[in-house]
Amino acid sequence: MGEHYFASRPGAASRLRTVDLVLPDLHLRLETDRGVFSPDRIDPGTRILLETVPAPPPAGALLDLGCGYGPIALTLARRAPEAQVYGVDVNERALELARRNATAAGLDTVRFALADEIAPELRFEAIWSNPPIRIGKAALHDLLLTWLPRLTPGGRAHLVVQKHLGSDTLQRWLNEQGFPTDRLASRSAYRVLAVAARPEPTRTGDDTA
Ligand SMILES: C[S@@+](CC[C@H](N)C(=O)[O-])C[C@H]1O[C@@H](n2cnc3c(N)ncnc32)[C@H](O)[C@@H]1O
Repeated sequence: MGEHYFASRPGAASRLRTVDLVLPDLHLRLETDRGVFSPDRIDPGTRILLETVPAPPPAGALLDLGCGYGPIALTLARRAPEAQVYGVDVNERALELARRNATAAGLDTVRFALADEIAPELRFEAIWSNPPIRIGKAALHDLLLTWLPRLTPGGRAHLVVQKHLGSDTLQRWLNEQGFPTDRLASRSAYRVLAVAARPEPTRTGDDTA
């Protein structure tokens, strides 16, 4: 079996290639390599996410969680040029490709980084992700419980998940965790989930007593 795509330092010898991300509003040529997710084509789930999610908030901080070589983060940056876009990943080869792809696209302000390089107090207006389902349910839940609480009040996350990899179960679990979650789109075998920030607990009692 091949090496999984979420190794921090993939061992596979480099073999660079390019893929084209063509959407109605943009065209990006992206460099990819062995040892990263979907190196030979834009993943169909990623494409569906980028085709179905409404425009991101125009300003503030936006996050691509599990950015790979950068297709989602760079699309966010094109669609919201005033926003500060972040992409995080564990795969350093993917992060290096994403940085090079940002430079080639003239989108150098996008910050591609490991999770612990992002200031912990930073809050995101939107999180877009094709999440790493293959890391297993417990690790995925930990990952989502690390980042979703960092949505601003009123912020929204959009996640694309294959139905047979558990999109319905994930939707249910997110609701149980207090993140109101709806299915935004359903196309081929993919579901796009819209996840709202957890409502702030309402204050009760009288502080003046
Ligand atoms: C399904 S891929 C999506 C990649 C890219 N966004 C795309 O659309 O092509 C999920 C990504 O999550 C990354 N990943 C795995 N575990 C992670 C973690 N704990 N924190 C951040 N990213 C992680 C993987 O390395 C992989 O690049």
